[in-house]
Amino acid sequence: MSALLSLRDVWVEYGDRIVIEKLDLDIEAQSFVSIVGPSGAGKSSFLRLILGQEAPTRGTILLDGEPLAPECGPDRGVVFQRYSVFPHLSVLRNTMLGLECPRAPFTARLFGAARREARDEAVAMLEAVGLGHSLDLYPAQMSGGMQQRLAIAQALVMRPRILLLDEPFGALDPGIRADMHALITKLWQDYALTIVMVTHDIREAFSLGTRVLTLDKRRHDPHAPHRYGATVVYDIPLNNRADRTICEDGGITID
Ligand SMILES: Nc1ncnc2c1ncn2[C@@H]1O[C@H](COP(=O)(O)OP(=O)(O)OP(=O)(O)O)[C@@H](O)[C@H]1O
Repeated sequence: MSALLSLRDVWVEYGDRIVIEKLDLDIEAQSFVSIVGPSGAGKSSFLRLILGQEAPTRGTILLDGEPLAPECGPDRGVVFQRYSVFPHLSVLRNTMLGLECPRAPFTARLFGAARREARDEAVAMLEAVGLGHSLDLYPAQMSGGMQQRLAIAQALVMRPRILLLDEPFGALDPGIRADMHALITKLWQDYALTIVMVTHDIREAFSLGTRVLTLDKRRHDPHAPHRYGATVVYDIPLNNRADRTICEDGGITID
């Protein structure tokens, strides 16, 4: 399988502080890559690189063999730990907005057949994440889990090539987390997604991922702690991903 995303000799430096050094990595299409590592290792910086919020100070990043566009386009969707939905818009409007902005850049409002088409796409996505009966609710009327479902729908309705998840389930209760694990697994399979997820939960990393990457420093100079950056120190393929099934109660079993 060819690499969807390739990083070649990528460095991130802030002044004389090296955060990421010499990162060489290929991410295959339709893989589910979990990123773990100690706090401050550069996991969020790594996601910002892929998102295009930050440019590497050295090195190249290729998406489908082409240099990554400097700003985030519809090819990359992201879900953060804290709910990133618009509080003044209903569930349906929150989901339609992403479709309306590029199709009607000046008004962010579609009319007639174009609006009906966007509405149908948004409703289908909201049904896929389990919010089909909540179209008219506002975020303040929803639980944390429901708001994360909405954030996932917002990202996926744009049909991204890569879905980036930055601790998406970190703020949720354990029961809701299990539901969300089952949901993201189903969406990953149904939509043939490529997912890169940062998490502090090792169990989550291994139970969801097809591959687990650990970002950490290989070398440490106690006299100059900023001299060395993090890179991939462990790269663990998990070939048994297909053996996992989603239970009816929403949990995931690992054979
Ligand atoms: N704009 C910036 N300027 C200077 N240093 C920065 C900047 N952004 C991040 N850093 C530093 O880069 C390092 C990596 O930060 P990053 O947030 O990527 O780590 P992380 O692995 O995601 O941490 P955590 O697990 O705690 O969220 C940290 O030491 C941070 O202080």
